[in-house]
Amino acid sequence: MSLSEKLHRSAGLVFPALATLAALAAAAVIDPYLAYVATSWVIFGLLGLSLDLVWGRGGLLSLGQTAFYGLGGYFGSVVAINMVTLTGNSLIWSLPAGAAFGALSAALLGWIIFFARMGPLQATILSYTFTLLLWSVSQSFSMNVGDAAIGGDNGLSGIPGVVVGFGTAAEALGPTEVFVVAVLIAAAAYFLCSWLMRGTFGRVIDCIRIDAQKTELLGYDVRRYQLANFAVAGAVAGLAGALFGAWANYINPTIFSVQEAMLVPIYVLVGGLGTLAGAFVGAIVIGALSFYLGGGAVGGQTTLILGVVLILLVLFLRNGLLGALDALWRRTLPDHNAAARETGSVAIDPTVLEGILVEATGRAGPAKSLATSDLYKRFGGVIPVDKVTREFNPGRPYSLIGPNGAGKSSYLKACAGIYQPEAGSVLIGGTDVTGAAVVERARQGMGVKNQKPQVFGELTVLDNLWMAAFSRTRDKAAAAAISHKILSMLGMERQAAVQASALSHGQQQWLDIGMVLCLAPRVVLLDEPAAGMTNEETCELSVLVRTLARHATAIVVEHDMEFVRTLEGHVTVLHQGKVFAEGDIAALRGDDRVLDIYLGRREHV
Ligand SMILES: Nc1ncnc2c1ncn2[C@@H]1O[C@H](COP(=O)(O)OP(=O)(O)OP(=O)(O)O)[C@@H](O)[C@H]1O
Repeated sequence: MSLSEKLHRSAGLVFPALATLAALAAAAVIDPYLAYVATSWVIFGLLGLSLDLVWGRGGLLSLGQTAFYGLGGYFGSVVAINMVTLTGNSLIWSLPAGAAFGALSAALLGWIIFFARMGPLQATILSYTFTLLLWSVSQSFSMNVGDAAIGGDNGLSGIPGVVVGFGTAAEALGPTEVFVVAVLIAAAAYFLCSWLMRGTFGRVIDCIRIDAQKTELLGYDVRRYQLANFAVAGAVAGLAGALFGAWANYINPTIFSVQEAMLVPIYVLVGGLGTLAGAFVGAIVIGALSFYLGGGAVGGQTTLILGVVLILLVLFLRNGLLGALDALWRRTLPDHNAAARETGSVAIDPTVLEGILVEATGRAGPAKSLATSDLYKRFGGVIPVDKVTREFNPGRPYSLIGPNGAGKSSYLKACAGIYQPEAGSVLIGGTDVTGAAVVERARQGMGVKNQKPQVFGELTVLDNLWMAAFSRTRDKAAAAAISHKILSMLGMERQAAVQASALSHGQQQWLDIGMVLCLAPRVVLLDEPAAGMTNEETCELSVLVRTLARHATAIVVEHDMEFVRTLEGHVTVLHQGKVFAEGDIAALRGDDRVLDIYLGRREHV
């Protein structure tokens, strides 16, 4: 890896560290009023960071970050007012209190959003409603908590500023020192979040943003990860709110206003969605433009400036400032995606595959059967799965065939838990999983490849395999060893560093199949795996499926009759959601009734 590539990889650490040092150095020269105003930009940057975690990384546009910010601000400030009289210091109590309250309120709202499985639009609207609700309630909410007096519309005043030391020795800091403290707190929060998002947690969050269903099919508990990310972001917002209280010495309900809520996404978009550091860049750019051109920190022209900045952004810099810089930098780096075009034909070595499958059995236990009893699924008037009772065991592969719309994919999805059946049952290795979530079935050993290849396009080929292997092993080194083995078995070593989105459809099919193998599945469901493959590749796939079926229960949905023939397995014909015929492919091919349903005739049906 070249020096430029190494620097690019660590840019999210190196440049923010340099920016922190620059801000600290600037504190020595800027005038106190600018330091005072710039502190608010740093606080808004923290708020933007909180949104970028859930939106840029998690994929959910939350308009509730100002709610957690406001709640953290109020709660932290109430704690500050009371603790300052006891200890002489306030910030060291208010910051953790604000962060904890922000995290808790985010966890509560997140629980409703994620466990009710809300769609992204619903979640955005709910988070916005939550902010409006707080805005409305806080207007008339009056309460005395110890020395703190929350006075509805009048807000909460008398919030202690930033002091150093304790008791009578505590000294209030001036605007420049407060700026330094704010920069240090923001830097600490940024590097912590950055560390979290660079690790396995962040990788899973990225996968969820790209394809939540696939992430769950790999065995990751998507809702828990989403909830944890939302709570972390709530903590960052609450921290920002408590810092704001100490900076302004005053908080009122405008903190929950529509204008505040809409500013945060703008900071993130201007800086660069998903970059984390961009939130600070956006807040500083917007803040500085308002300050220098718009008539002061909260100048009257701020809205006009925001409008112009947004229009320019949409027209010229869709990925924000950092996004644009990143794109320019990437142009100078070696193009690993070029390797996607070096298509060597796949050659599955049955001995190597056998070794991998034996090892998988060693790790995951013996193959499991799959059984459905009277499985029934309907969509309005369409019944794609109509009381299907079948049992599948390891040994020979099973093929499900039938004309378009026969219900083959729906049956697999009902087995995988993607569709919840209205009646009947699904058993994996004798365990009833009918009501179990997708992730639970994955943990029972089910590996699923849906009709359309599902790969994480923004991740490299090797990382896609690693994510699957890690889900099963929860051990980084073991996951690396397994993913390398499967990569080499698929003959895709040269594509290891290629982004999955750059692969051809056929290569994505192989990668998706590779990911399923990384799971060491005990039951495998493959929906049209041969689609988009060359004839040679289809032959290799046949070798793979036949070998796999000796170590796990393997069920394949396929239209390619020649492929089905080479599988030499048991064939089930589905028609209108029901099992129509069964047997081996030669007999079924000669069956006039089967021909009729394919040709849409009624002669023998
Ligand atoms: N999520 C859904 N909502 C509504 N209808 C659905 C849904 N999924 C499947 N269907 C309907 O169920 C029927 C069976 O579809 P399914 O995709 O299972 O058939 P298939 O045999 O796999 O077809 P193909 O070979 O074309 O993929 C179709 O009429 C389809 O429109």
